[in-house]
Amino acid sequence: MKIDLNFSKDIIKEEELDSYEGDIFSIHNCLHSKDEYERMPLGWIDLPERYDGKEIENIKKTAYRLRSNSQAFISIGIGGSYLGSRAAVEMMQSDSPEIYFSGNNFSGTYIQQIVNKVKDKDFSICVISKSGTTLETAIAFRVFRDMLEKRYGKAEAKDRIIAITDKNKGALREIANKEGYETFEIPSNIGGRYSVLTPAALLTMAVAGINIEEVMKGARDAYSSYNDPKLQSNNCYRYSVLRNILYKKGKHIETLINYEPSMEYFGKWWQQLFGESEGKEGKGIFPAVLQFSTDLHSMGQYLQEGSKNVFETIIKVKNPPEDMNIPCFDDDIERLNYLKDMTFNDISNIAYKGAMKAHEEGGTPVISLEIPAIEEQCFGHMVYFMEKACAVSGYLLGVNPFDQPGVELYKKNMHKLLDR
Ligand SMILES: O=P(O)(O)OC[C@H]1O[C@](O)(CO)[C@@H](O)[C@@H]1O
Repeated sequence: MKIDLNFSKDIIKEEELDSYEGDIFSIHNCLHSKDEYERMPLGWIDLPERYDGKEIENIKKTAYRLRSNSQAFISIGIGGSYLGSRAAVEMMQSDSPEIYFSGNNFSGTYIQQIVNKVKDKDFSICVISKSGTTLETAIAFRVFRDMLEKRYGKAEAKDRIIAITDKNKGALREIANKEGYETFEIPSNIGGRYSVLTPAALLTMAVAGINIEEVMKGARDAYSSYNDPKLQSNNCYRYSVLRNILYKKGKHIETLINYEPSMEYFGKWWQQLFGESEGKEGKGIFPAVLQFSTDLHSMGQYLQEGSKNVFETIIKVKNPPEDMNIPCFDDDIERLNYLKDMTFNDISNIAYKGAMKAHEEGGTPVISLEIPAIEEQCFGHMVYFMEKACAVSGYLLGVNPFDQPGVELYKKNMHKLLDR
Protein backbone atom coordinates (compact mmCIF):
# COMPACT_ATOMS: atom_id res chain seq x y z
CA MET A 1 0.00 0.00 0.00
CA LYS A 2 1.04 3.62 -0.19
CA ILE A 3 0.02 6.93 1.28
CA ASP A 4 -0.80 9.44 -1.43
CA LEU A 5 0.15 12.99 -0.64
CA ASN A 6 -1.15 16.22 -2.19
CA PHE A 7 -0.78 19.81 -1.08
CA SER A 8 -1.85 23.38 -1.91
CA LYS A 9 0.37 24.08 -4.93
CA ASP A 10 -0.43 27.80 -5.07
CA ILE A 11 0.87 28.22 -1.49
CA ILE A 12 3.91 25.94 -1.72
CA LYS A 13 5.94 25.62 -4.89
CA GLU A 14 7.73 22.40 -5.88
CA GLU A 15 11.01 24.41 -6.01
CA GLU A 16 10.65 25.16 -2.30
CA LEU A 17 10.45 21.45 -1.59
CA ASP A 18 13.37 20.71 -3.88
CA SER A 19 15.57 23.11 -1.92
CA TYR A 20 15.42 20.64 1.02
CA GLU A 21 16.94 17.77 -0.95
CA GLY A 22 20.40 18.09 0.59
CA ASP A 23 19.10 18.43 4.17
CA ILE A 24 16.88 15.39 3.76
CA PHE A 25 19.69 13.35 2.31
CA SER A 26 21.90 14.16 5.35
CA ILE A 27 19.08 13.53 7.85
CA HIS A 28 18.27 10.22 6.22
CA ASN A 29 21.91 9.10 6.38
CA CYS A 30 22.21 10.27 9.96
CA LEU A 31 19.01 8.52 11.11
CA HIS A 32 20.13 5.30 9.48
CA SER A 33 23.71 5.45 10.73
CA LYS A 34 25.16 3.12 13.34
CA ASP A 35 26.43 6.07 15.44
CA GLU A 36 23.02 7.73 15.67
CA TYR A 37 21.38 4.36 16.43
CA GLU A 38 23.68 3.96 19.40
CA ARG A 39 23.29 7.57 20.55
CA MET A 40 19.48 7.99 20.24
CA PRO A 41 16.43 5.80 21.03
CA LEU A 42 16.05 4.76 17.40
CA GLY A 43 15.02 1.16 17.99
CA TRP A 44 11.69 1.84 16.25
CA ILE A 45 13.32 2.78 12.94
CA ASP A 46 14.19 -0.74 11.80
CA LEU A 47 11.76 -2.56 14.11
CA PRO A 48 9.41 -3.66 11.29
CA GLU A 49 12.37 -5.37 9.64
CA ARG A 50 13.86 -7.11 12.64
CA TYR A 51 11.00 -7.71 15.08
CA ASP A 52 10.91 -10.94 16.97
CA GLY A 53 8.37 -13.32 15.40
CA LYS A 54 8.48 -15.47 18.51
CA GLU A 55 7.35 -12.55 20.62
CA ILE A 56 4.41 -11.93 18.27
CA GLU A 57 3.47 -15.59 18.71
CA ASN A 58 3.65 -15.23 22.50
CA ILE A 59 1.51 -12.10 22.42
CA LYS A 60 -1.06 -13.94 20.32
CA LYS A 61 -1.07 -16.91 22.70
CA THR A 62 -1.59 -14.71 25.74
CA ALA A 63 -4.27 -12.72 23.93
CA TYR A 64 -6.06 -15.95 22.99
CA ARG A 65 -6.12 -17.04 26.65
CA LEU A 66 -7.42 -13.65 27.82
CA ARG A 67 -10.03 -13.52 25.07
CA SER A 68 -11.35 -16.92 26.12
CA ASN A 69 -11.54 -16.26 29.87
CA SER A 70 -12.61 -12.58 29.88
CA GLN A 71 -15.75 -10.71 28.93
CA ALA A 72 -13.88 -7.47 29.53
CA PHE A 73 -10.26 -6.38 29.35
CA ILE A 74 -8.76 -3.25 30.87
CA SER A 75 -5.67 -1.72 29.30
CA ILE A 76 -4.02 0.51 31.89
CA GLY A 77 -1.56 3.13 30.69
CA ILE A 78 -1.13 6.73 29.56
CA GLY A 79 0.49 8.63 26.67
CA GLY A 80 2.58 6.32 24.53
CA SER A 81 1.45 3.41 26.71
CA TYR A 82 -2.18 4.12 25.83
CA LEU A 83 -2.95 6.15 22.72
CA GLY A 84 -1.59 3.77 20.07
CA SER A 85 -3.57 0.79 21.31
CA ARG A 86 -6.71 2.85 21.72
CA ALA A 87 -6.29 4.22 18.19
CA ALA A 88 -6.07 0.68 16.83
CA VAL A 89 -8.97 -0.66 18.91
CA GLU A 90 -11.29 2.20 17.90
CA MET A 91 -10.40 1.77 14.24
CA MET A 92 -10.44 -1.99 13.95
CA GLN A 93 -12.02 -3.92 16.82
CA SER A 94 -14.89 -6.01 15.55
CA ASP A 95 -15.71 -8.46 18.34
CA SER A 96 -15.54 -9.12 22.09
CA PRO A 97 -14.20 -8.79 24.75
CA GLU A 98 -15.18 -5.27 25.75
CA ILE A 99 -12.01 -3.19 25.96
CA TYR A 100 -11.70 -0.42 28.53
CA PHE A 101 -8.84 2.02 28.96
CA SER A 102 -7.82 3.22 32.39
CA GLY A 103 -4.84 4.85 34.07
CA ASN A 104 -4.94 7.78 31.67
CA ASN A 105 -6.34 10.43 34.04
CA PHE A 106 -6.99 11.14 37.74
CA SER A 107 -10.78 11.28 37.46
CA GLY A 108 -12.46 9.39 40.29
CA THR A 109 -15.66 9.35 38.25
CA TYR A 110 -13.99 7.74 35.23
CA ILE A 111 -12.36 4.94 37.23
CA GLN A 112 -15.51 4.27 39.24
CA GLN A 113 -17.46 3.97 36.00
CA ILE A 114 -15.06 1.30 34.72
CA VAL A 115 -15.25 -0.53 38.05
CA ASN A 116 -19.05 -0.51 37.70
CA LYS A 117 -18.85 -1.80 34.14
CA VAL A 118 -16.62 -4.80 34.98
CA LYS A 119 -17.84 -5.64 38.46
CA ASP A 120 -20.16 -8.43 37.30
CA LYS A 121 -18.00 -9.63 34.42
CA ASP A 122 -15.02 -11.92 34.08
CA PHE A 123 -12.17 -9.61 33.30
CA SER A 124 -8.42 -9.35 33.00
CA ILE A 125 -5.99 -6.46 32.78
CA CYS A 126 -2.70 -5.38 31.36
CA VAL A 127 -0.69 -2.59 32.89
CA ILE A 128 1.67 -0.76 30.58
CA SER A 129 4.35 1.64 31.76
CA LYS A 130 7.83 1.93 30.36
CA SER A 131 9.15 3.84 33.37
CA GLY A 132 6.99 1.84 35.74
CA THR A 133 6.49 4.93 37.86
CA THR A 134 3.70 6.92 36.17
CA LEU A 135 1.20 7.86 38.87
CA GLU A 136 -2.02 7.80 36.81
CA THR A 137 -1.21 4.25 35.70
CA ALA A 138 0.14 3.01 39.02
CA ILE A 139 -2.91 3.98 41.08
CA ALA A 140 -5.40 2.61 38.54
CA PHE A 141 -3.42 -0.65 38.53
CA ARG A 142 -3.83 -0.84 42.32
CA VAL A 143 -7.61 -0.58 41.97
CA PHE A 144 -8.01 -3.35 39.39
CA ARG A 145 -5.35 -5.64 40.83
CA ASP A 146 -7.10 -5.45 44.19
CA MET A 147 -10.46 -6.15 42.53
CA LEU A 148 -9.05 -9.19 40.72
CA GLU A 149 -7.40 -10.59 43.84
CA LYS A 150 -10.60 -10.20 45.88
CA ARG A 151 -12.68 -11.77 43.11
CA TYR A 152 -10.49 -14.69 42.02
CA GLY A 153 -7.91 -15.07 44.82
CA LYS A 154 -4.24 -14.25 44.37
CA ALA A 155 -3.31 -17.30 42.30
CA GLU A 156 -5.98 -16.94 39.61
CA ALA A 157 -5.67 -13.15 39.62
CA LYS A 158 -2.01 -13.56 38.74
CA ASP A 159 -3.01 -15.23 35.48
CA ARG A 160 -5.27 -12.31 34.64
CA ILE A 161 -2.60 -9.64 35.05
CA ILE A 162 -0.02 -8.88 32.35
CA ALA A 163 2.68 -6.27 32.91
CA ILE A 164 4.36 -4.52 30.00
CA THR A 165 7.40 -2.53 31.00
CA ASP A 166 11.17 -2.09 30.76
CA LYS A 167 13.25 -5.26 30.87
CA ASN A 168 15.07 -4.42 34.09
CA LYS A 169 14.06 -1.06 35.54
CA GLY A 170 11.16 0.48 37.47
CA ALA A 171 8.63 -0.33 40.16
CA LEU A 172 6.34 -2.19 37.77
CA ARG A 173 9.14 -4.59 36.82
CA GLU A 174 9.80 -5.12 40.54
CA ILE A 175 6.15 -5.91 41.32
CA ALA A 176 5.86 -8.19 38.28
CA ASN A 177 8.95 -10.14 39.28
CA LYS A 178 7.82 -10.41 42.88
CA GLU A 179 4.27 -11.50 42.04
CA GLY A 180 5.24 -13.67 39.06
CA TYR A 181 3.07 -11.87 36.49
CA GLU A 182 3.52 -12.67 32.85
CA THR A 183 5.45 -9.78 31.32
CA PHE A 184 6.33 -8.31 27.95
CA GLU A 185 9.10 -5.88 27.32
CA ILE A 186 9.16 -2.34 25.93
CA PRO A 187 12.66 -2.14 24.40
CA SER A 188 14.88 0.39 26.14
CA ASN A 189 15.83 2.02 22.82
CA ILE A 190 12.20 2.80 21.90
CA GLY A 191 10.51 5.78 23.59
CA GLY A 192 6.87 5.62 24.72
CA ARG A 193 5.35 7.57 21.83
CA TYR A 194 7.27 5.47 19.28
CA SER A 195 6.25 2.16 20.89
CA VAL A 196 3.00 1.26 19.06
CA LEU A 197 4.63 -1.63 17.21
CA THR A 198 5.92 -3.19 20.44
CA PRO A 199 3.99 -5.17 23.08
CA ALA A 200 3.04 -1.77 24.59
CA ALA A 201 0.15 -1.65 22.12
CA LEU A 202 0.26 -5.04 20.38
CA LEU A 203 -1.11 -7.04 23.31
CA THR A 204 -4.22 -4.87 23.70
CA MET A 205 -4.71 -4.97 19.92
CA ALA A 206 -4.46 -8.76 19.87
CA VAL A 207 -6.93 -9.10 22.76
CA ALA A 208 -9.31 -6.92 20.74
CA GLY A 209 -9.08 -9.44 17.88
CA ILE A 210 -6.88 -7.28 15.68
CA ASN A 211 -4.48 -9.20 13.43
CA ILE A 212 -1.12 -7.94 14.69
CA GLU A 213 0.86 -9.81 12.05
CA GLU A 214 -0.93 -7.77 9.42
CA VAL A 215 -0.17 -4.59 11.40
CA MET A 216 3.53 -5.50 11.33
CA LYS A 217 3.29 -6.34 7.64
CA GLY A 218 1.96 -2.84 6.95
CA ALA A 219 4.79 -1.33 8.99
CA ARG A 220 7.35 -3.44 7.11
CA ASP A 221 5.92 -2.25 3.85
CA ALA A 222 6.24 1.36 5.09
CA TYR A 223 9.80 0.73 6.25
CA SER A 224 10.85 -0.14 2.71
CA SER A 225 8.70 2.53 1.03
CA TYR A 226 10.24 5.31 3.14
CA ASN A 227 13.80 4.05 3.21
CA ASP A 228 14.61 6.09 0.14
CA PRO A 229 16.84 9.14 0.74
CA LYS A 230 15.44 10.93 -2.32
CA LEU A 231 12.94 13.58 -1.30
CA GLN A 232 11.16 13.52 -4.66
CA SER A 233 10.04 9.94 -4.26
CA ASN A 234 9.61 9.70 -0.49
CA ASN A 235 6.16 10.88 0.64
CA CYS A 236 7.09 10.55 4.28
CA TYR A 237 9.98 13.00 3.91
CA ARG A 238 7.84 15.25 1.72
CA TYR A 239 5.30 15.50 4.52
CA SER A 240 8.05 16.51 7.00
CA VAL A 241 9.38 19.12 4.58
CA LEU A 242 5.93 20.57 3.83
CA ARG A 243 5.35 21.00 7.56
CA ASN A 244 8.70 22.73 7.92
CA ILE A 245 8.04 25.08 4.98
CA LEU A 246 4.64 26.00 6.41
CA TYR A 247 6.10 26.53 9.89
CA LYS A 248 8.62 28.96 8.41
CA LYS A 249 5.76 30.77 6.67
CA GLY A 250 4.17 31.41 10.08
CA LYS A 251 1.77 28.45 10.10
CA HIS A 252 2.41 27.36 13.67
CA ILE A 253 -0.69 25.21 14.14
CA GLU A 254 -1.35 21.97 12.28
CA THR A 255 -4.76 20.39 12.53
CA LEU A 256 -4.99 16.72 11.65
CA ILE A 257 -8.42 16.17 10.17
CA ASN A 258 -10.29 12.88 9.94
CA TYR A 259 -13.56 12.25 8.20
CA GLU A 260 -13.96 8.86 9.92
CA PRO A 261 -14.98 9.14 13.60
CA SER A 262 -13.21 5.84 14.35
CA MET A 263 -9.93 7.64 13.66
CA GLU A 264 -10.30 10.19 16.45
CA TYR A 265 -7.79 8.36 18.65
CA PHE A 266 -5.37 7.92 15.80
CA GLY A 267 -5.40 11.73 15.78
CA LYS A 268 -4.75 11.83 19.52
CA TRP A 269 -1.84 9.41 19.14
CA TRP A 270 -0.43 11.60 16.33
CA GLN A 271 -0.91 14.65 18.57
CA GLN A 272 1.26 13.19 21.34
CA LEU A 273 3.84 11.98 18.83
CA PHE A 274 4.38 15.40 17.27
CA GLY A 275 3.59 17.56 20.32
CA GLU A 276 6.04 15.82 22.66
CA SER A 277 8.65 15.44 19.94
CA GLU A 278 8.72 18.97 18.51
CA GLY A 279 7.45 21.29 21.22
CA LYS A 280 10.67 22.35 22.91
CA GLU A 281 13.25 25.15 23.03
CA GLY A 282 10.51 27.66 22.20
CA LYS A 283 9.89 25.94 18.87
CA GLY A 284 7.47 23.51 17.25
CA ILE A 285 4.16 23.26 15.45
CA PHE A 286 1.15 22.96 17.79
CA PRO A 287 -0.69 19.78 16.75
CA ALA A 288 -4.47 19.89 17.02
CA VAL A 289 -7.04 17.27 16.03
CA LEU A 290 -10.35 17.91 14.28
CA GLN A 291 -13.14 15.62 13.24
CA PHE A 292 -14.98 16.54 10.04
CA SER A 293 -17.71 17.11 9.11
CA THR A 294 -18.61 17.50 12.83
CA ASP A 295 -16.07 20.27 13.43
CA LEU A 296 -16.79 21.99 10.12
CA HIS A 297 -19.86 23.25 11.98
CA SER A 298 -17.72 24.79 14.70
CA MET A 299 -14.01 25.17 13.92
CA GLY A 300 -14.75 25.49 10.19
CA GLN A 301 -15.42 29.18 10.91
CA TYR A 302 -11.92 29.66 12.36
CA LEU A 303 -10.25 27.77 9.54
CA GLN A 304 -12.05 29.88 6.97
CA GLU A 305 -11.79 33.35 8.48
CA GLY A 306 -9.67 33.23 11.64
CA SER A 307 -5.96 33.94 12.19
CA LYS A 308 -3.86 32.73 9.30
CA ASN A 309 -1.48 30.67 11.43
CA VAL A 310 -3.07 27.28 10.76
CA PHE A 311 -2.63 24.58 8.16
CA GLU A 312 -4.59 21.38 7.69
CA THR A 313 -3.45 17.81 7.20
CA ILE A 314 -6.38 15.69 6.11
CA ILE A 315 -6.37 11.91 6.27
CA LYS A 316 -8.74 10.63 3.66
CA VAL A 317 -9.81 6.98 3.55
CA LYS A 318 -10.35 5.84 -0.04
CA ASN A 319 -12.57 2.86 0.78
CA PRO A 320 -14.21 3.20 4.21
CA PRO A 321 -15.39 -0.14 5.62
CA GLU A 322 -19.13 0.55 5.46
CA ASP A 323 -21.60 2.69 3.55
CA MET A 324 -25.32 3.35 3.33
CA ASN A 325 -27.73 4.73 0.75
CA ILE A 326 -29.64 7.91 1.46
CA PRO A 327 -33.28 6.92 2.09
CA CYS A 328 -35.87 8.22 -0.37
CA PHE A 329 -39.51 9.02 0.54
CA ASP A 330 -42.53 9.62 -1.72
CA ASP A 331 -43.68 12.74 0.08
CA ASP A 332 -40.11 14.24 0.14
CA ILE A 333 -41.10 17.07 2.51
CA GLU A 334 -37.45 17.98 3.20
CA ARG A 335 -36.72 17.91 -0.58
CA LEU A 336 -33.88 15.42 -0.21
CA ASN A 337 -34.82 12.95 -2.93
CA TYR A 338 -32.32 14.59 -5.27
CA LEU A 339 -29.72 12.62 -3.26
CA LYS A 340 -31.38 9.33 -4.19
CA ASP A 341 -28.43 7.86 -6.05
CA MET A 342 -25.92 8.82 -3.42
CA THR A 343 -24.50 7.19 -0.33
CA PHE A 344 -23.27 8.73 2.93
CA ASN A 345 -19.68 8.26 1.80
CA ASP A 346 -20.41 10.00 -1.53
CA ILE A 347 -21.61 13.04 0.38
CA SER A 348 -18.63 12.83 2.71
CA ASN A 349 -16.35 13.01 -0.37
CA ILE A 350 -18.15 16.05 -1.61
CA ALA A 351 -17.92 17.73 1.82
CA TYR A 352 -14.18 16.95 1.73
CA LYS A 353 -13.69 18.58 -1.66
CA GLY A 354 -15.90 21.56 -0.80
CA ALA A 355 -14.21 22.26 2.53
CA MET A 356 -10.73 21.86 1.09
CA LYS A 357 -11.45 24.35 -1.72
CA ALA A 358 -13.05 26.86 0.66
CA HIS A 359 -10.21 26.69 3.19
CA GLU A 360 -7.50 26.96 0.55
CA GLU A 361 -9.25 30.00 -0.89
CA GLY A 362 -9.45 31.42 2.63
CA GLY A 363 -5.64 31.12 2.96
CA THR A 364 -5.41 27.89 4.97
CA PRO A 365 -3.00 25.50 3.23
CA VAL A 366 -4.03 21.87 3.00
CA ILE A 367 -1.92 18.74 2.86
CA SER A 368 -3.98 15.69 2.08
CA LEU A 369 -2.93 12.13 2.77
CA GLU A 370 -4.95 9.29 1.32
CA ILE A 371 -4.93 5.77 2.70
CA PRO A 372 -6.70 2.88 0.94
CA ALA A 373 -8.76 1.52 3.85
CA ILE A 374 -9.19 1.21 7.61
CA GLU A 375 -7.53 -2.12 8.23
CA GLU A 376 -4.50 -3.63 9.90
CA GLN A 377 -1.92 -3.14 7.17
CA CYS A 378 -2.92 0.48 6.65
CA PHE A 379 -2.72 1.11 10.38
CA GLY A 380 0.81 -0.32 10.62
CA HIS A 381 1.84 1.62 7.54
CA MET A 382 0.44 4.91 8.84
CA VAL A 383 2.06 4.47 12.25
CA TYR A 384 5.48 4.00 10.70
CA PHE A 385 4.91 6.85 8.22
CA MET A 386 4.08 9.26 11.07
CA GLU A 387 6.89 8.06 13.35
CA LYS A 388 9.50 8.61 10.68
CA ALA A 389 7.98 11.89 9.51
CA CYS A 390 8.03 13.09 13.11
CA ALA A 391 11.68 12.19 13.68
CA VAL A 392 12.68 13.91 10.43
CA SER A 393 10.58 16.96 11.36
CA GLY A 394 12.42 17.20 14.68
CA TYR A 395 15.82 17.05 12.98
CA LEU A 396 14.72 19.70 10.44
CA LEU A 397 13.62 21.94 13.30
CA GLY A 398 16.87 21.35 15.18
CA VAL A 399 15.30 19.75 18.29
CA ASN A 400 15.71 16.30 19.81
CA PRO A 401 12.48 14.50 18.83
CA PHE A 402 13.01 11.72 21.37
CA ASP A 403 12.98 13.43 24.77
CA GLN A 404 10.27 15.24 26.75
CA PRO A 405 11.96 17.33 29.46
CA GLY A 406 8.88 19.57 29.78
CA VAL A 407 6.63 16.72 30.90
CA GLU A 408 9.00 15.88 33.72
CA LEU A 409 8.46 19.34 35.28
CA TYR A 410 4.74 18.78 35.74
CA LYS A 411 5.45 15.47 37.42
CA LYS A 412 8.03 17.03 39.75
CA ASN A 413 5.61 19.79 40.83
CA MET A 414 2.79 17.33 41.37
CA HIS A 415 4.95 15.06 43.49
CA LYS A 416 6.11 18.05 45.54
CA LEU A 417 2.49 19.09 46.14
CA LEU A 418 1.60 15.50 47.06
CA ASP A 419 4.37 15.81 49.63
CA ARG A 420 6.28 12.80 48.39
O1 LIG B 1 5.04 4.41 29.87
P1 LIG B 1 5.22 5.40 30.95
O2 LIG B 1 6.62 5.45 31.46
O3 LIG B 1 4.23 5.20 32.06
O4 LIG B 1 4.97 6.83 30.35
C1 LIG B 1 3.76 7.19 29.77
C2 LIG B 1 3.85 8.50 29.08
O5 LIG B 1 4.28 9.48 29.97
C3 LIG B 1 5.18 10.39 29.34
O6 LIG B 1 6.46 10.20 29.82
C4 LIG B 1 4.80 11.74 29.69
O7 LIG B 1 4.61 11.84 31.06
C5 LIG B 1 5.09 10.04 27.88
O8 LIG B 1 6.22 10.37 27.17
C6 LIG B 1 4.84 8.58 27.94
O9 LIG B 1 4.34 8.10 26.75
